[in-house]
Amino acid sequence: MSPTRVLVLNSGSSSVKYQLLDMRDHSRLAVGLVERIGEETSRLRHRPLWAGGEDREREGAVADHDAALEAVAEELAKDGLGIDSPELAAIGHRVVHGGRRFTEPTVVDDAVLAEIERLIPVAPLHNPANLTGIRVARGLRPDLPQVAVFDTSFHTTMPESAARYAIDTETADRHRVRRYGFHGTSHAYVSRATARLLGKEPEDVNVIVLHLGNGASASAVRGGRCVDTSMGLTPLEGLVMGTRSGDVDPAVIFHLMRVGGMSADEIDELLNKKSGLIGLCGDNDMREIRRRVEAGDERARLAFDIYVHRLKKYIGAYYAVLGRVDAVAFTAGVGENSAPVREAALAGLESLGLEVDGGLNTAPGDAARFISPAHARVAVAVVPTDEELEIATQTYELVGKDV
Ligand SMILES: Nc1ncnc2c1ncn2[C@@H]1O[C@H](COP(=O)(O)OP(=O)(O)O)[C@@H](O)[C@H]1O
Ligand SMILES: CC(=O)OP(=O)(O)O
Ligand SMILES: [Mg+2]
Repeated sequence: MSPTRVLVLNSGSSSVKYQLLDMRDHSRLAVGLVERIGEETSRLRHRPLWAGGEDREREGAVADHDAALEAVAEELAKDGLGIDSPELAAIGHRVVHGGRRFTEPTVVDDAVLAEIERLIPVAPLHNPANLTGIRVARGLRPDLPQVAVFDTSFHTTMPESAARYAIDTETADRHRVRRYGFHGTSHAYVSRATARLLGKEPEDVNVIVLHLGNGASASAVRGGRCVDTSMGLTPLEGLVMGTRSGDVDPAVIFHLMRVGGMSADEIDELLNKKSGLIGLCGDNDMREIRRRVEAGDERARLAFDIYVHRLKKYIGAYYAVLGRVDAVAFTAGVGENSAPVREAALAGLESLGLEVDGGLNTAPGDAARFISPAHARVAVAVVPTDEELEIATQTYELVGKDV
C-alpha cells in the first residue's frame, strides 16, 4: 500500500510545532511543540495520540533548531512513528516568505532552497528557521519529498492596486518592494471553513478573516480569493501584534535614527520585538492583559484599546474593499479565545449589519460557530484555524500524485 502519513513541521523563530497525520482520515497520530529554543529553559511537549499514552515533557536547554528537530525525531521514534517509517509519504514545511515566485506548494530541491534563502532579508525572524527545518528533515530522509507550503501563496491573487506601495515604481521593482501578505494557509483554510459554516461554496461568499495570534493579520477574501491583506513586504505591517507595532508612519524610523540616534538594526528590533502589546504594557499575552484590565490597570487598558482600535479600522477598510460582506471570522489564539476582543472590535458597527450576541460570544466551544444573533445581516463567526492540517493536505495532494 502507498504511504499515507505526512509529518508537518512549522519552524518558528524560537519554536518548532509538529504534527504527524494519517491522510486517509486526517487523524493526528502525534502532535508536539519545542519552545524557547536557544534558551536555558527550552521545553518539549509531545502528545502521542496514536499510541494513546501520556503526554511527555522534556525540560532543559535545546541549543538550536538542529537539536530541536533531533529531539522531535527521538520522541516520534519512541512511539514507533519514527521519521524512518516507510509509511511516511512526505514532510510538509511551513515557509513564511515565498516572494512572488511560489504561488503553490512546491517540492524542495536545491534551487528552491536557494530562493527561500534569498528571501531571508524580508522574513528575518522566520525564513532561517524554516530553512533549517527543511535541511535537517532532508538529511534524515533524503529519499522523501520535502514540500514547502508558503504563507505568501494565498495572497498572490491580490490585485496590483492592493499589492503595490505608492513609491517610485522603478525603485520598488528593483528591490522587489511590494506587499506580499502572510498567514496565507490560515486565511485560506478559515475562509473556506467559514463558507462551509454558512452552507455555501467559497466562490459564493465574501469573508473578512481576522487571524489574531502572536503575529496577527486581517484579510479580505472575495469568492475564495484574497483581494487584500494587512501584512506587507514583511510580517510587520498592519495590526497591533504581541511584540510587533503593525502600521506606523515610516517617518518614525527616520526620526528615531536622526533624533534618537538609533541604528537600523536597533529600530528593527524595537518594532519587531519590543513593540505591540508588549511595548505598550509589558505583556504580550491577551489573557494576562485582560486580567490586568479587570483589575483596573490603566496601561493594560490602553494597550487593549489601541489593539482593538486598529482591528476595527481594518474591519471597516475591508468592508469597503469587499462592498458586500457575508461573514467576519475570528481565528488563532486571540481570535478563538478572547470574547472581549471580539466584542470590542465590532462594538458600534450595527449600522454595517455587524453584531455580536453576548451569550454566544462568551459560550465555551472548540468548534466553528456563529456568535452573531440570528437576525444579523452579516454573520460573525469563531473559526478555529488549522495551519498544520492545511499544510498536510496541500503536501499530500502534491505528492499523492506520485506515490
Ligand atoms: N484563552 C485565551 N484568551 C485570550 N487570549 C489567548 C488565550 N489563549 C491564547 N491566547 C492568545 O493567543 C496567543 C497565541 O496565539 P497563537 O495563534 O497560538 O500564536 P502563534 O501561532 O503566533 O504562536 C497568545 O499570545 C495569547 O495572547
Ligand atoms: C508570519 C507571521 O507573523 O507568523 P507568526 O504569527 O507565526 O509569527
Ligand atoms: Mg501562528
